[in-house]
Parts: sequence; C-alpha cells; structure tokens
Amino acid sequence: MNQSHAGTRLRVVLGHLGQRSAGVGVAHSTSGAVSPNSFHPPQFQYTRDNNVLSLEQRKFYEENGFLVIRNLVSDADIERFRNEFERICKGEVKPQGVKIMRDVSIPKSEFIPSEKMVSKIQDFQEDEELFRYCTLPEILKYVECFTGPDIMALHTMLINKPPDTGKKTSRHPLHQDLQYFPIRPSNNIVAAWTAMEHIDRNNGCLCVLPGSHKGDLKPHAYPTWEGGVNIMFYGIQDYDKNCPRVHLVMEKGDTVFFHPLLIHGSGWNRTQGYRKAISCHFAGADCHYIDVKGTSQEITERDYLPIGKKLYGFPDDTRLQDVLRFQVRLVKGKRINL
Ligand SMILES: CCCCCCCCCCCCCCCCCCCC(=O)SCCNC(=O)CCNC(=O)[C@H](O)C(C)(C)COP(=O)(O)OP(=O)(O)OC[C@H]1O[C@@H](n2cnc3c(N)ncnc32)[C@H](O)[C@@H]1OP(=O)(O)O
Ligand SMILES: Nc1ncnc2c1ncn2[C@@H]1O[C@H](COP(=O)(O)OP(=O)(O)OP(=O)(O)O)[C@@H](O)[C@H]1O
Ligand SMILES: O=C(O)CCC(=O)C(=O)O
Ligand SMILES: [Fe+2]
Ligand SMILES: [Mg+2]
Repeated sequence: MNQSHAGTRLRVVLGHLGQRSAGVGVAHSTSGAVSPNSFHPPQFQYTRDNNVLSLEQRKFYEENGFLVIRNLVSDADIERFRNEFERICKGEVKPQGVKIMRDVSIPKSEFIPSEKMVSKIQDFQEDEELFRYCTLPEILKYVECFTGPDIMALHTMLINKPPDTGKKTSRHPLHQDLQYFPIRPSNNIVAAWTAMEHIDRNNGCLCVLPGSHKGDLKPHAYPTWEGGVNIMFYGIQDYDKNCPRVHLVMEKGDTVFFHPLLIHGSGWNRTQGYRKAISCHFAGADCHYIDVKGTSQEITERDYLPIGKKLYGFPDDTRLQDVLRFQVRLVKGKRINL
C-alpha cells in the first residue's frame, strides 16, 4: 500500500470516529493484495463508540490508559458513603461479605472497631448504601464506554489510607489490577475510583505510569519492604524506572477511570488525616472467566482462597473464579457469562 494513500485513509477514519475496531480489519482482494478501502487501523482498541466521550477524551484513554472526570459524584452522595463507612467500622452494621483490613502496622491485638483502625473495606456489594456508588448513572455512563452496555460490578473498595506511622506501610506498591481478576478480555474491564476529599501527594494520591496499559500483565510479588506489607499488596519489580510517574491530584467527587493493566500505586500518607476514596471494578458481562492455575496470577488464588473459605465456608477445591462468581453483581443490562 502506498504511504500517502494510507495516510489519507488514517485521517478519514480519525475524522469519522468509527466503530470500535478491536483489531486491524484488513480485507484481501482476490489477487491477494490488501485493498486500501477496507483497511481499518486499530484506532480505538480500548474505548467504544457511544457518543459519551469526546474524541479528545477517547484518544487520551487510548494513549494513556486512564481518564479523569472532574466533579462527577456529588458531595451529598460522598457524605452518605462516609457515614455508612463509619457505621461499618464501628460494627453498627455488618453487611454480608464485607472484608475489613487493618493496616499491617497495627497489631491484631490492638485492633478496636473504629474508623481509625481500618485501612480499607472491600466487597460491600451487599451493603445497599455503599453499593449505590456502583449504580450511580453518572458513573455507569462512563463505565459503559469501556465495558459495553451489559455491566457487572466485580469488586468494591472504600480505601481509608491511614496516617503513616513512619514505616511507609500506608504505601500501595505499583501494580496492575488485572493480577486480581481471573477474567478476560482485559479491555472490557475498567476501574472507577472517586476521591472523597482533596487528594494530593501529601496524603498519598494515585500515581500512574501513563501508557503502561499497552503492555502485558507483569509478574507480581510482595515487595521486600522493611516496615512490612499488607496482605495481597503485591508489587511489580521490573517496571520501566525511566517512565515518568504521574501523580493524580484530585478534588472531592473527581473520578478516574482506568484500565486493569495500567501500572499504578499510591504513596504514603504524611498527613494526620485518613485519606478516603471509593472504587469499583466493572467488566462487560460478556467477559469470561479464566483458570489462573499455572499462570502468574496463581499467587492471588493462593492468598485469596483462605479468605473466601473463612468468610463463605467454601470447600477446599474452590477456585478463584468460583469465589468471584459468587461476589459479582449485575449493575446494568443482562448477565451473560460472568
Ligand atoms: C477474586 C479476587 C478479588 C480480590 C480483590 C481484587 C482487588 C482488585 C483491586 C486490587 C486491590 C488490591 C488490594 C488487595 C486486595 C485484598 C483482597 C482481600 C484481602 C483482605 O481483605 S485481608 C483482610 C480480610 N479480612 C478479614 O478476613 C476480616 C474478616 N473479619 C471481619 O471483617 C470482622 O468484621 C472484623 C471485625 C474485622 C474482625 O475480624 P477478625 O477475623 O477478628 O479480624 P482479624 O484482625 O483477625 O483479621 C482477619 C484476617 O485478615 C488478616 N489481615 C487483616 N488485615 C491484614 C493486613 N493488613 N495484612 C495482613 N493480614 C491482614 C488477619 O491477619 C486475619 O488473618 P488470620 O489468618 O490471622 O485470621
Ligand atoms: N523506592 C521505591 N521503591 C518501590 N516503589 C516505590 C518507591 N518509591 C515509590 N514507590 C511506589 O510508587 C508509587 C508512588 O510513589 P510516590 O513517589 O507517589 O510516593 P512515595 O514515594 O510514597 O511518596 P513521595 O515520593 O511523595 O515521598 C507507590 O506505589 C509507591 O509504593
Ligand atoms: O491507594 C488507593 O487508593 C488505591 C490502591 C489501589 O490501587 C488498589 O487498591 O487497587
Ligand atoms: Fe489498584
Ligand atoms: Mg517517592
């Protein structure tokens, strides 16, 4: 194919903002030559064409693997999430399936149920008040751009990053969320993460490596940090140290959507406040489960199954995908494979 012709074609497709062309749709003529008229460059691999994202936003996500939408969730909703979180921490309500994590710097013997002892709660999908977050139309409107119209909530968290005790255990090492999910294809999975207050480098904002979503799932392992590491806080050892790290400064209600292969983490909290964010991972209901045995995700299964067993009484031959199948919830459209 002649270069200038291909260039023209590229501009045409760019302007047309076409279908979600997941791959390179190259058609061959009978002579075996590639027909220029049917050549579709892989323009949009990571986003869908549904008129929600502007062309600029789409290109940004495609290139960087994340997108920040300012002021998306209302103060009133965030206040409600805060209140419910406090009730759960104090033990006033015990929604089924919720997992409470204390920071590893707090000895188990010193744990008393309070907001100051809990570093995050997970899997609040049976708590109607918190789960509202995952069903907010303003969130789902964006989620759909990545997952398509049939949407499952996979995993939920309210993160309450505590003031660091000096051991830097409040850090979350650089990782890819796909490490935790026995689900594919990865491009139909997205995280929504909403700041519940002003978050910057002082209280441990998210830090991302833009464009890293274009790579593969990298090996994850516990970092060898002197001060200790929280359970399942795996990190990536061999990331490109020259890749610029971008710190996401966010205001209350700002929401970042990001790809499950995007390398990200969060820094230590050097303030005296408990830095809060609420998040949910979503996937298109047409995704499928995979078996992680023999893959680099096996470590997740090994660490997570005892928790599933303890909380739900799962038998010994349970697999990671069985636990997840039990935890996922439909939020829009129809339930298909997951
Ligand atoms: C399909 C897989 C999905 C996986 C997650 C996907 C995430 C995607 C995004 C990526 C995020 C990455 C973040 C990590 C993901 C972590 C996954 C889940 C891990 C946990 O949550 S561990 C904590 C589990 N918590 C419990 O089991 C608590 C259950 N009990 C309660 O909730 C109770 O209400 C209460 C009041 C908290 C008391 O319970 P109790 O059992 O007495 O609590 P313990 O203090 O004994 O803790 C329970 C158990 O958890 C261990 N634990 C807690 N925090 C830590 C920590 N920071 N580091 C290491 N270990 C911790 C604690 O040692 C206990 O284990 P034992 O074996 O000692 O019983
Ligand atoms: N020396 C390091 N080794 C491994 N991971 C690191 C290192 N420094 C930072 N990180 C990780 O990079 C991410 C962002 O770090 P960031 O530099 O924002 O925070 P920090 O080093 O904790 O704080 P700060 O640099 O603001 O003092 C976090 O996931 C953190 O765990
Ligand atoms: O520190 C945070 O708020 C986010 C940590 C994170 O990336 C995660 O829990 O997957
Ligand atoms: Fe993460
Ligand atoms: Mg640093």
